Amino acid sequence: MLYHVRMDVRVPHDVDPARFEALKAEEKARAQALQREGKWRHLWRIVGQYANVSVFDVADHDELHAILASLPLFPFMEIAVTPLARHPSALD
Ligand SMILES: O=C(O)CC1=CCC(=O)O1
Repeated sequence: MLYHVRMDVRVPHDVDPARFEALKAEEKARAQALQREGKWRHLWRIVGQYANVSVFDVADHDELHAILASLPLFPFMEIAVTPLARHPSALD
């Protein structure tokens, strides 16, 4: 199943900058591993915002939830998920 996911990162004002940089590096490694596995199909920055839109290709809601909850920045993100269905006019 395909899912459109928007992630807005909310950086706490009192977070230790070094800890947050480490979490960002861990997030990048995890995101790139999931892209290599074919589960994180698209990852785009929303211009001017600390946010992204992504497309995940996973088995079901439970797998998506497990992936999102495993992300190092999960505690600092607001996440909106939209399940996608095939559009009848789509060519591919
Ligand atoms: O910077 C973001 O949008 C949060 C994020 C998701 C994957 C990643 O590497 O950073």
